[in-house]
Amino acid sequence: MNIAIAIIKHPKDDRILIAQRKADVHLANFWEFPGGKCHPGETLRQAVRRETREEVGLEIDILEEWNSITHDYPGRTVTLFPFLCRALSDDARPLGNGKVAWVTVAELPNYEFPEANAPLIRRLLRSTVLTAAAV
Ligand SMILES: Nc1nc2c([nH]c(=O)n2[C@H]2C[C@H](O)[C@@H](COP(=O)(O)OP(=O)(O)OP(=O)(O)O)O2)c(=O)[nH]1
Ligand SMILES: [Mg+2]
Repeated sequence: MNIAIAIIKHPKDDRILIAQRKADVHLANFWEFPGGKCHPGETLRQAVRRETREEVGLEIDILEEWNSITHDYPGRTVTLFPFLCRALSDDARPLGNGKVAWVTVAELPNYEFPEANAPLIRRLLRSTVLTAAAV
């Protein structure tokens, strides 16, 4: 299943947005990047914009498309298509999830993410993109 996800930079500082999954869903209570299933007839970019609107109420600029990650969970295989984005405002609301939080990259290891996210978290921890003034 194809999942479009948004790594969303804060409009003014170097934090990114994470959201907590609800208690009654696949991978319940894990923290994640906002996103979800790409619908039939929709591009991944359309899906990431729609999911971001639906789940956290934000409009975004898409900055980069990162390599996809395919992961087998028991009973389900997902392919994550990550997009590095910038939010146009900072008023993220937890519309589809339990909570949202703006966090620094250094704080990410304090939150529990699904297994499939491990390469993304590593890339973010190595990355200078989130502290570079130009991005
Ligand atoms: N959004 C998101 N999903 C992730 C991440 N990491 C990860 O393994 N996943 C998995 C969890 C789910 O199996 C799948 C996302 O599907 P979902 O159930 O949230 O899809 P959706 O938002 O379209 O929700 P729904 O309409 O089916 O309720 O991808 C992540 O960082 N963000
Ligand atoms: Mg979702």
